Amino acid sequence: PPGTPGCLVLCPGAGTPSVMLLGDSGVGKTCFLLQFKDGAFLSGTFIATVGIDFRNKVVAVDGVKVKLQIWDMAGQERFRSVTHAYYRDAQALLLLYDITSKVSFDNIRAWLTEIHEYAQQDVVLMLLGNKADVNSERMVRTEDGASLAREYGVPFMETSAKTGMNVELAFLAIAR
Ligand SMILES: Nc1nc2c(ncn2[C@@H]2O[C@H](COP(=O)(O)OP(=O)(O)OP(=O)(O)O)[C@@H](O)[C@H]2O)c(=O)[nH]1
Repeated sequence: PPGTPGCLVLCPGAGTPSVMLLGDSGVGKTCFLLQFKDGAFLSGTFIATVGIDFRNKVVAVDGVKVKLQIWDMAGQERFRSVTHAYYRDAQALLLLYDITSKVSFDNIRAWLTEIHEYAQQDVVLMLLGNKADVNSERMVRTEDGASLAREYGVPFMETSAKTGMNVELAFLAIAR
């Protein structure tokens, strides 16, 4: 509810709440956003986000309509200096890794260090293990994701931008 620390519901005087998607290039940030926005999955060629992209979506949180502005940040290292400047404007961050990529999981600690350096102190943060639909190529166990999240005191869930599993739930959890 409004007034709660870290709350994203349109509090008086607050601008459009903004959510940022972070994580290595290829973990599925753009697909995650498109699945949430349009309920569709873009398969096939991977087109890396250049710089920053954003979309708006209105969601109903406990019967209250909330407009979320969602920023899709390029995961590639070369865009990092651009994306840093946006961290402080975000009220919530969804940090993604790919459960089929150990590297993307190992890099989560570095992402968290960056977040602590650049984001607002009271930012709402959630860790997401994406691509949970491809269990056959899994490289990161669910328990490992959960224990890393516990270590940093952040909520965690596995998601799939392909099937839509937990996508809406993740946005609703941070919007609440
Ligand atoms: N099977 C499966 N594939 C996915 C999923 N999410 C994304 N992909 C695929 O992974 C690739 C990368 O997805 P993107 O959404 O473009 O990745 P990104 O994190 O936005 O990458 P950058 O824009 O470079 O930061 C694409 O080929 C997608 O089709 C998922 O949940 N399941």
